[in-house]
Formats: sequence, structure tokens, C-alpha cells
Amino acid sequence: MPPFVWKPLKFFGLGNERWLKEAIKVVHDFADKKVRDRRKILGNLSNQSDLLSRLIESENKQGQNRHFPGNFLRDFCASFILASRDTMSVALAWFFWLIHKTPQVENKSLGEIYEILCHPKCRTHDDHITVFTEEGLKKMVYLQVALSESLRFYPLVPVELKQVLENDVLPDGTRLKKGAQVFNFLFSMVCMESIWGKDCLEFKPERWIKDGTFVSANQFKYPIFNAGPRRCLGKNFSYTQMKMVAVSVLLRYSVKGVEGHSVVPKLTTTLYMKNGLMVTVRPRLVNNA
Ligand code: HEM
Repeated sequence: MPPFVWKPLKFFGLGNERWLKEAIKVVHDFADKKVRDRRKILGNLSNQSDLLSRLIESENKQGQNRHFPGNFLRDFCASFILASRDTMSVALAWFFWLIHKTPQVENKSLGEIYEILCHPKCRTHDDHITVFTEEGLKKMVYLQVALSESLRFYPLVPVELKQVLENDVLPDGTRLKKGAQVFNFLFSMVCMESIWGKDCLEFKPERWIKDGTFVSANQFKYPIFNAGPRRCLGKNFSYTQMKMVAVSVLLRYSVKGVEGHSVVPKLTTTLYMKNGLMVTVRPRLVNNA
């Protein structure tokens, strides 16, 4: 929306701008409450494993009781909620959809998980619960490449917008004027043979493996987490968390898409599923692993 439209709407509190203001208030109120609740349990924060508790604790180190300025903690919470909540849940939804469509990938991922988790260290004394460690998760190379391939196929931030600060020339000779806007269509990059080869439209985790080891792609070829100095701060964290959820679910349940339910992407800031994902979930026999 051009500035001459949104600026008056914002000034008079009308249309989309009014809706945006109300939505921002909901997020801010939620984040403010989180900060207030954490401050209330000050002194017992060492039992809490989250980053917000660490920051609040650091405010009170050596009895200085100096709060972070302004709305720092509220904005910190809001940016982490916005940057991580939807990205992670949508990434996992696309992953489960893709492995439902390609059972051989599901079987290979499960094979790897069973192999790593069958180690005696991953069994509790009564052999009832399977536990996994960070080390174990790191060893799950096939699961990692399946997740990377799923993010390549359905890039969660499908379009990136950048604004040019100074007149510039791109490596291919394209001239850009100061103030110009550049749209980077990550969603289209998946279909470009010049980038991913003739099999670009295949969901193929193996493309990430050379001589048995995982080979990561150049960040500009694979800008799923952005490229350059403003890359996603949560990249490694996301892989760990996606793996934890994927392993926990795959081990215990078989997740299959509901026949006839149409799964199509919805192009917004995050690549949601237009109609959501409907699945049937059947328990697996965990202890046979
Ligand atoms: C699969 C999951 C994720 C994907 C695909 C992803 C992708 C991205 C992308 C494309 C950007 C750049 C946005 C822009 O500037 O236009 C970004 C920024 C960021 N992400 Fe993520 N993200 C993911 C998960 C997370 C998680 C879990 C966290 C936090 C725990 C996180 C924290 C951030 C932060 C703080 C930034 C801003 C970095 C900066 O501007 O310097 N992200 N992410």
C-alpha cells in the first residue's frame, strides 16, 4: 500500500491501519503480561529455563535492580514470538505433509532415529521411555537434510522485500536507484533449474548429501533464513526444536494426510497452508524400536 494511502488511514485510525493498531495492542498486552508474570516470580527464576528469565535475572545482578530501558523486554518477547512461533509450526506442518507424500523419506528418517535411539544410553532403566540427547539429535543427519529439503520446497518466508539505501549495481549489471524496492521471490527459486538442477521440483533430501555427509548450501543460494548480516538468529535453535518435535512424533505416531483434503500454500509473509493440514494419527509401537 503506498504511503499516501496508509499515512492518512493511520492518522485518522481507519481501515487496515485501525485493524493493525488493534492487533499490535493484542501482541503488546500479551508480551507485557509475560514480562510482568516473570518479574513476580523474581528470586525463583533459576527454575525457569527460558531466555526472558535470564534477562530479568541479569537486571538484578548484584542487587543493582536496573531495568532494561523502555519497552525492551516487551519488544524482545514480541519479536521472538513473531519470529519463531508460526515459522516453527508451519515448517513442521509442511514437513509432515511432504513425508506423507514420500513414504521412503519417512522410512529412512525413522530408520536413522531407531538406529540412534536404540543405543543403551537412550533407554530408561525400565526400557519404557526413549529419551534423546542433544548429541543424539546432532547425529540425525538424514532428518536434518529432510527438514532442509522441506524448507527449500516450501520456504517459510516466501517473499523478501529489501529497500535500496544508495544507488547500486547488482553483480549481473542491473542498476538500482536509491529508494528502489527489490522483491526476492524465494518461492519461485525452488522451480529454477539454474539454481537446483533438473530435479528441482522433486522433494529429494539426498541432494544435500555428498559422500555420506551433509553439505550445506551457500546462504545466497538457499536464503531461507535470509542471507548476509541480518540472517535469522534462530536458525540452529529451529533445527534443534524441529528435530525434537519430529522425532517425538515420528517415533510414536504415523501421521497421514486426510484423503481429499486440499493442501495448498497461502502466500503471505509466512507460507501458511491455505486450508490447514488435516491428518489421521495412528500410534506406533515405540518399544519395538
Ligand atoms: C524454520 C524456522 C525459521 C525460519 C525459516 C526463519 C527465517 C527467518 C528470515 C527469512 C529472517 C529474515 C527476515 C527479514 O529480515 O526479512 C529471520 C529473522 C530473524 N529470525 Fe528467524 N526463522 C525461523 C525461526 C526462528 C526462530 C525459532 C527464532 C527465535 C528463536 C528466530 C529469530 C529470528 C530473529 C531474531 C530474526 C531477526 C534477525 C535480524 O534482523 O537481525 N527465527 N528469520
